[in-house]
Amino acid sequence: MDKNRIIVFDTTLRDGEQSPGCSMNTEEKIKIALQLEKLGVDVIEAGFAAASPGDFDAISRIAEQVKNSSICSLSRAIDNDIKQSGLAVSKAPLHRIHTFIATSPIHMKYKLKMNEAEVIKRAVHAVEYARTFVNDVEFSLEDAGRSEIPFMKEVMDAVINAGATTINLPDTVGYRLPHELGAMVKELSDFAGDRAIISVHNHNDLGLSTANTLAAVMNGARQIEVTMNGLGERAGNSALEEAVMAIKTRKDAFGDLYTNINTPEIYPTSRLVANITGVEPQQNKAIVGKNAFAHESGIHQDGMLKNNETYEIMRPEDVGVFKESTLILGKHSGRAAFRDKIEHLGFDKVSDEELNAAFERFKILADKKKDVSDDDIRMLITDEALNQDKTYELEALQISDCSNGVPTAAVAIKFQNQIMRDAAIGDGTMDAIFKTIDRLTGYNGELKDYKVTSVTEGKDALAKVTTRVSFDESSPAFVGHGLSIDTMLATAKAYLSALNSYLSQKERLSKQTSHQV
Ligand SMILES: CC(=O)SCCNC(=O)CCNC(=O)[C@H](O)C(C)(C)COP(=O)(O)OP(=O)(O)OC[C@H]1O[C@@H](n2cnc3c(N)ncnc32)[C@H](O)[C@@H]1OP(=O)(O)O
Ligand SMILES: CC(C)C(=O)C(=O)O
Ligand SMILES: [Mg+2]
Repeated sequence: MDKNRIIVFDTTLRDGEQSPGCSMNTEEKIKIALQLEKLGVDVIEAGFAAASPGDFDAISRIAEQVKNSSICSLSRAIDNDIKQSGLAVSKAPLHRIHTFIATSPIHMKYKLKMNEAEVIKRAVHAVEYARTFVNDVEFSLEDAGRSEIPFMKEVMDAVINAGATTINLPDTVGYRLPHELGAMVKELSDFAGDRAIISVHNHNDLGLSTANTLAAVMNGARQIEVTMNGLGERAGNSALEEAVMAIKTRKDAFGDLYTNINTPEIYPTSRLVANITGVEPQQNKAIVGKNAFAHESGIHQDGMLKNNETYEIMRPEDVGVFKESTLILGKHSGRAAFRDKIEHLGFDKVSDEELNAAFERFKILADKKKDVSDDDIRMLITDEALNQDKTYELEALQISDCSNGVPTAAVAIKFQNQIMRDAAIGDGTMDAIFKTIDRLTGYNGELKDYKVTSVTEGKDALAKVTTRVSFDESSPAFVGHGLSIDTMLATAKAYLSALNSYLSQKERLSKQTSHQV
């Protein structure tokens, strides 16, 4: 392998999904995986196959569809976990199993209740077993950041001899300072030599994850594990966009090191992940935050007008920000201009069906809203792509809620080409809507999370509602998305969208089970 190439291993769909409130359904994971492939990531960690049937299903379907990135699944050093990972990734042209066990004294003593010899034995067996499924096996020494170097060397020797091809050194709790992490990586990558690729996986508990990832690269790591928008357990993981753009922008510091990331796809990927998870990057987030390329003060604006480089070290277009087309869309625009616009916004894989549906919705929006912004269009397309399951469709909603009155909702839903109507009262308007939908569909959803954000500014902004709803105790909560100028309409759509996702996943899993019987 080229010694200057940094392998980008994206774990948005696994560690990123471990962010509270970020769980995604299969269709959403597939959308993100296809976009990550377009972004040019080398390895996509698509999930933890043994965690749930839904995770297994998502990894297997991603493995069937992604061709150019390697598909990976995480597993404890436990045979069944490894077997599930092996089966889930088997259909991908490029695939990997990632297995791990903790090596720090605190994890071994209190969590695993194993001594060093037992940990090594489990690690070796896990790698050998994983090699019976795939040739590409990554082994992680969990909590490497708090592990002892001599013991790590013993583990590394053993698992490399057992067939591990990549050794990952996670700073699981974000403990190390950059100079310490750099020194650890230097010693262990010198130790591994050409026998394995050294990887790092840094958490952001002290806000140091990107600094640590870069220190590791400077000291011999040739794989970085990152997530889009820095999502991940607790304070998150090292952000893909930050590490990649630092290496690209500071060639003077990184020399010939490079990644294969197609950087203009960074912003579209960030938007897709934010829209799907409902978790927006903070406004001042590097590279992808709303303010990352905004200039507020007079002296800066003056400088920018004279020469962009006075206040910008990267060109926004290099990360896909402001890929504006010159066509202004309004109520008189046609399909050709609409397609041109969405291609400029980076959506080149939109089917004719999705385009037509989004175009119809665009026309309705353009009638109500003076300026249809790029963000509005981006949301219409994403929303259409996310709501392909249309078992139940909202036809009409009427609500009444006056102070001291009785909040009431009347709802009409299309199901199997029939329109069903009902009305109910509730403890508030939202409650009345959900109760009516439950009565019409026969399901009893429990709302776990509800978020509303406005897509653009102004009184006529589109409202984007994200719900997480649980429909039975044995499955996780399902995410639903709704988009409308009217917040309550968006709410009803988001609730139905979560129900549609739940039903389609249930149907797919029951087909798989009857297939296996
Ligand atoms: C640092 C990380 O991000 S690690 C990845 C985190 N991701 C996840 O946990 C994925 C989601 N997890 C799950 O769905 C569940 O935890 C499962 C299905 C994996 C396991 O569920 P359960 O069998 O109920 O176990 P539970 O989660 O309660 O406890 C974990 C067990 O695995 C053991 N374990 C933890 N890591 C490892 C490992 N790498 N190898 C072997 N065993 C391990 C723990 O010691 C504990 O064992 P014990 O029950 O004998 O004490
Ligand atoms: C499983 C490993 C790689 C992990 O996520 C961590 O240690 O943080
Ligand atoms: Mg992690």
